[in-house]
Amino acid sequence: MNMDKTVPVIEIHDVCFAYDSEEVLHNINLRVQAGVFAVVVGPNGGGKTTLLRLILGLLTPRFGSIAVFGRSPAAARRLVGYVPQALHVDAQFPATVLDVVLMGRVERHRFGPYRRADREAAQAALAHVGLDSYGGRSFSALSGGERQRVLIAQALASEPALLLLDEPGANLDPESRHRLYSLLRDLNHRLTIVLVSHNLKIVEAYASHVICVNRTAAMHCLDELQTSALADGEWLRLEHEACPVDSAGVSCLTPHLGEHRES
Ligand SMILES: Nc1ncnc2c1ncn2[C@@H]1O[C@H](COP(=O)(O)OP(=O)(O)OP(=O)(O)O)[C@@H](O)[C@H]1O
Repeated sequence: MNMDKTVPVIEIHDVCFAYDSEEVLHNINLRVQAGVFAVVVGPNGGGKTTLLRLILGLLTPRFGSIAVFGRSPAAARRLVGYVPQALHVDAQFPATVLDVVLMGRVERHRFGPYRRADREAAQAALAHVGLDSYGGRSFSALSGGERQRVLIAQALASEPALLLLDEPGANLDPESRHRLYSLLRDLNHRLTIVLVSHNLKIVEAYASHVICVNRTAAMHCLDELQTSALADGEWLRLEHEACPVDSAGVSCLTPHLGEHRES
């Protein structure tokens, strides 16, 4: 698939979405250009995961349109790597690390046995996340941080141009989290990255943009924002008075601590 670099990676126009009668996302307009490292922030239930699932084509908007690399999300699926919330991955899955990473090739290669090119791509993806010697290990025997890196390798094995991650640092200790985000920063030299995080430190340290989501959404370049530490020093607050998500009367950046959240 040839890609025109002037075409936005993600372009969302007037999108509304509801699971049932209640709208979860209303009138979303976003444009993400190539090379962006965007962190999606907002309160629990604000619609962050729903937004990622719409971009992936797993959900369909009720109104509006979504283009990924200028195509429908379904048509662009091969160019998008997705790392779901760790909570949604069965850690007891009886497979080797290489098996898990090879699943990232399924979109490219739906029928028949994996080919040599698939194995080479999977091995290269493992090397990229620093786990080259882990291919034969049992996935279920890995630590949380190692599993998270394997899931990133799985997404990389599909050779994506856009990487979507849902709270990749949740449940990791500070050192593993730092390693993970350093890896993502390296990957951002060749990939566009959009990730959900409740940790606003990530925004300040790694992001080029922040996308505030709370039923509606607004995207800001980090240069527009001022960051300031909250009293406990653990969380940062982003000052962005012009944010329509904020001015709707709900603070899109209120930290919501939960047991599985990054801290
Ligand atoms: N499959 C579903 N069916 C019905 N409602 C859903 C479904 N998935 C999510 N919702 C609802 O949609 C809203 C947005 O959920 P979503 O998971 O997108 O929020 P989020 O911002 O990612 O939240 P969190 O920070 O807690 O992960 C919530 O009210 C949630 O209960």
